[in-house]
Amino acid sequence: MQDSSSVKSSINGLFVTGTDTEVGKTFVSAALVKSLTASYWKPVQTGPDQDHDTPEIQRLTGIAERSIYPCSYSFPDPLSPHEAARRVGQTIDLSNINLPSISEDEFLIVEGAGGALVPLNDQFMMTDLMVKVNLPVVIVARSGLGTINHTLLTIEALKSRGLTLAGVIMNGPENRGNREAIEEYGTVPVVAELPRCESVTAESIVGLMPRLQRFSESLNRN
Ligand SMILES: Nc1ncnc2c1ncn2[C@@H]1O[C@H](COP(=O)(O)OP(=O)(O)OP(=O)(O)O)[C@@H](O)[C@H]1O
Ligand SMILES: C[C@H](N)[C@H](N)CCCCCC(=O)O
Ligand SMILES: [Mg+2]
Repeated sequence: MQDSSSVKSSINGLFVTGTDTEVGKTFVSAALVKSLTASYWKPVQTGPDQDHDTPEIQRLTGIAERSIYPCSYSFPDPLSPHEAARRVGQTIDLSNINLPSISEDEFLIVEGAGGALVPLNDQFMMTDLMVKVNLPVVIVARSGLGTINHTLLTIEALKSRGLTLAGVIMNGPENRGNREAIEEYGTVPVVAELPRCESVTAESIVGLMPRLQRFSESLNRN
């Protein structure tokens, strides 16, 4: 196990994971890219081209081409990476997934696929990629009923691997009780609460920026 508190990553950035797939990792990543003036990388993508996260980030942020790094692996079936790779006769090799070299003043948002314990192959899970890139991890959690259990399980999985937690971002209608329970039982701060948007557009992402300002300031990216 790697003690990430003592080994600083070679770059500045955050790894965005979630308590599940479809929980809002790309939505939150777009808000973080915008608020932190960051670059974006989705190392492992599964699903058809029209559902890819990278073009969605471009649509929502208007980020320059040069600030988007190519996926290391992409598979057409909308499945867990280990299975999507197997369907096309491939195996994901963790040694082929390497942080892009970015400039000193650049900040990188890395988005996982699915949740923390999604398998990449018979040996490694998404958490092993988090350990490898060694960036502080943000957990995207739903705000509603059921989120306490999912979020605490995710926190436990990350802490037990020595990963540094930057905080939880709650996505959906504000729920003070759930926020307080996550902070108390998970001993991790909820760094932002993002509301449900009627439509997800570049304008709605800009509208979220004030909610991420304090978090951005804590990362010295304001
Ligand atoms: N706060 C929100 N308001 C409105 N729509 C949202 C919000 N958060 C997420 N969505 C929508 O919910 C869907 C799932 O969100 P998103 O694609 O961000 O999930 P994900 O966790 O990135 O999924 P994956 O595991 O496939 O990467 C998308 O259509 C997204 O636009
Ligand atoms: C296809 C989907 N949108 C993601 N790209 C992959 C989600 C994998 C989830 C695996 C699981 O936890 O069962
Ligand atoms: Mg996504």
